Amino acid sequence: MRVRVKVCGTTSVHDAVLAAEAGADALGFIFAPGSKRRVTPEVARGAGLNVGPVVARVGVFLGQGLDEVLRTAEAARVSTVQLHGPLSALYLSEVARYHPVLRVLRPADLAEPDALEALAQPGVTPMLDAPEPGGGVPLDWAALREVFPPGAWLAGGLGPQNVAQAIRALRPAGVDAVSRLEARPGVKDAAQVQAFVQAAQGATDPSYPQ
Ligand SMILES: O=C(O)c1ccccc1N[C@@H]1O[C@H](COP(=O)(O)O)[C@@H](O)[C@H]1O
Repeated sequence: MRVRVKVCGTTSVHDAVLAAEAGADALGFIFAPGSKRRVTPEVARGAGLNVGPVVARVGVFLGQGLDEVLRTAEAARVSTVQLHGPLSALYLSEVARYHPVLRVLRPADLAEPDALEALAQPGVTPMLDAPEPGGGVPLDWAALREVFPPGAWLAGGLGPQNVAQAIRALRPAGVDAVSRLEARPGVKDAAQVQAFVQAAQGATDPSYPQ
């Protein structure tokens, strides 16, 4: 199956259309407090209306209450919810009652014996990311090779120059990036977005440059 590509940190209609036209499968809208890329639900909803019926819209949350997550996801009309930070199994299953979930884990979490068990419910997909989300720091792919969960997505310091290598190393179901695709925080660099999508899509094509 081909790898899915998510372009995160969308803050405008312009950047949503740019990523969709580049071939992204999903756009991320960050609602986490304190993020340099935080958007309002209204902006996310407006941007999502401009990318047609197929591109997924992912609402990104960190350490927010269940009510806030569900209300924001509804107001923004996102199609998936991405959850960072510590949360209970009950919280996760409540969100998963209403939305497909990308549940973000850090590499250290994989050492916990029941880390993946808690995620084994319909509609929940694990995503591996760096401890500092949105920090542009790549994970140690070689160290993850034996433990990377089948079907999981990968984030953390991915960009046009390294995404193909990461895909070949770990075979994630999807890849996600933000900071290496920006001209400045919250504003996309068109060339980087296009090159990222192209490199990810070409990674498993034998004719693509190694
Ligand atoms: O980018 C942010 O500001 C952010 C804030 C809070 C939670 C998640 C955030 N971004 C997520 O970080 C990863 C990858 O970032 P990067 O490519 O390493 O810069 C991605 O999942 C974003 O959704």
